[in-house]
Amino acid sequence: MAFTLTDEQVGSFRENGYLIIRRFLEPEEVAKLHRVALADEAIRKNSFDLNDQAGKKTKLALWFTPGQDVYGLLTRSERMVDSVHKLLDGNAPVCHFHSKLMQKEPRVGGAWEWHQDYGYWYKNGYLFPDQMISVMVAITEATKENGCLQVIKKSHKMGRVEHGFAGEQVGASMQYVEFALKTMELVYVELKPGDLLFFHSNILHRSEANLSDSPRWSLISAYNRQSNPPYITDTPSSITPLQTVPDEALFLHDEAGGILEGNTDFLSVEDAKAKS
Ligand SMILES: O=C(O)CCC(=O)C(=O)O
Ligand SMILES: [Fe+2]
Repeated sequence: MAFTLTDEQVGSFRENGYLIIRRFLEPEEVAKLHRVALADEAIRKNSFDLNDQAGKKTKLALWFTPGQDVYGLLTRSERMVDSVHKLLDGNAPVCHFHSKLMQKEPRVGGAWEWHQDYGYWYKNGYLFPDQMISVMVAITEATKENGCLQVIKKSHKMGRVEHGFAGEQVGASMQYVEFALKTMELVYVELKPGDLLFFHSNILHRSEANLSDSPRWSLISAYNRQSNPPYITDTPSSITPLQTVPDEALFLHDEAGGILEGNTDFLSVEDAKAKS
């Protein structure tokens, strides 16, 4: 039976602003993603460091259009796109805004300040936060010790909170974060490899530095509906309907090709530096 979200799961996402799916990927599938992440030349060449306020670094690679590689096949898979379609407001086709391979290394992996993803995306001129979502897939285990994601349950109901600069990152107003923490529950999202987290674009989240001996690698993909164009920036991927692929494609794909450089529109290391 193909994977499909139940009404109860959709209801839980609407109420809490996030939804965890255990074993969204089979162990074989996530092992494949991990091997490619470690070995792929295009990922290595296109990865850059982002500093947190304490100078600890998270390495990441970001691309816009999903391709034929294992990451592209995951982000375009029917189980993924159908789930996103159920969770987003509206009916227009689902589009892929961007994906990021987050590589939070032992002892050096930096923190992320409290923020809403829509806190950034609003500045690109996207009007509708309910038509935007982030999806985290754990490539390695994410625990409290290695700096897993933390969310403030139901905080998406606050709407957009003011954001300003916090070091090289953009963070939410700490005054409002403190009000939120007084009112709602803080949840540590611990994930095993292959587990997935859907989270609303307005949920407040952060992560602490990775002070442990184990890496914390994850893929974070952001989706948008075609009916929600950015009026300020030019991001064609975010309004181009996705070509879905069958769920088996990831399992069947020969990983040796990796991510083809030249075919994948990575955010360049130079552009990333210019923005930060
Ligand atoms: O992976 C993390 O620790 C958080 C990253 C995040 O929230 C983001 O990139 O927007
Ligand atoms: Fe985020």
